Amino acid sequence: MSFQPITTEDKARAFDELREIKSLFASRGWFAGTSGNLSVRVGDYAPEQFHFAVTASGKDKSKETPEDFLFVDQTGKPVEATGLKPSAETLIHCEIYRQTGCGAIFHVHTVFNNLVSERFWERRSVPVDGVELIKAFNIWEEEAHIDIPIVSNYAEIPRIVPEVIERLDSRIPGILLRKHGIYAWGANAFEAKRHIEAFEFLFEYVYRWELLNAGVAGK
Ligand SMILES: CSC[C@@H](O)[C@@H](O)C(=O)COP(=O)(O)O
Ligand SMILES: [Zn+2]
Repeated sequence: MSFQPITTEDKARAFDELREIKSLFASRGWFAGTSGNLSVRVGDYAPEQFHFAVTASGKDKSKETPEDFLFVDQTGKPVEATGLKPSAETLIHCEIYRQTGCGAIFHVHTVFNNLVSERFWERRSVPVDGVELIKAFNIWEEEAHIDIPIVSNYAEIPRIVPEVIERLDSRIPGILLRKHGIYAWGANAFEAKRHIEAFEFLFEYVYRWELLNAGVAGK
């Protein structure tokens, strides 16, 4: 396959998409303490060769600056001269692109995604039963049951990658890192946004449902 060079317009579009999502998610408090990262793939794709725009590491993601994003290749290395460091979790993005061929990946830390990842850690997945928003994942069965995978949260990111590969479920466009956050992806930024919003809705639902049942059981 011959790869077309990425145009200036492609790059500008990717940065615009990331800027818009970053500002929206920041307004929801989804980037507490510089946490979270975002990426959008650009140009042609083969599992062994692709490029994506990713958030720079350690930035206050509620602020807009000229140094918020950079381009990297399939190994997570910057493709242009830059003083910026890609997200510390870029290798997870690389692997999700490689495994799924998706077009955008968003990662956020929220209290609900952290709580449910710990509540269901022993079963290594969060069960969700029959909630309408499961349809956001293009799962249209009535009373669908899904299990959202949870993997270990090692300090060294390369150690997390094999578990991510092992636990990816082609039906479920997301994976939880234990007491860390969610990675959600989609064919493009629009779909990845729909997916991460649906996951966060479901995590809050599961959390409240567990609490409600604990309260009833305690009476
Ligand atoms: C500051 S806590 C969050 C980080 O450890 C990490 O998990 C994270 O999501 C953000 O890292 P970053 O390198 O800015 O992409
Ligand atoms: Zn993180």
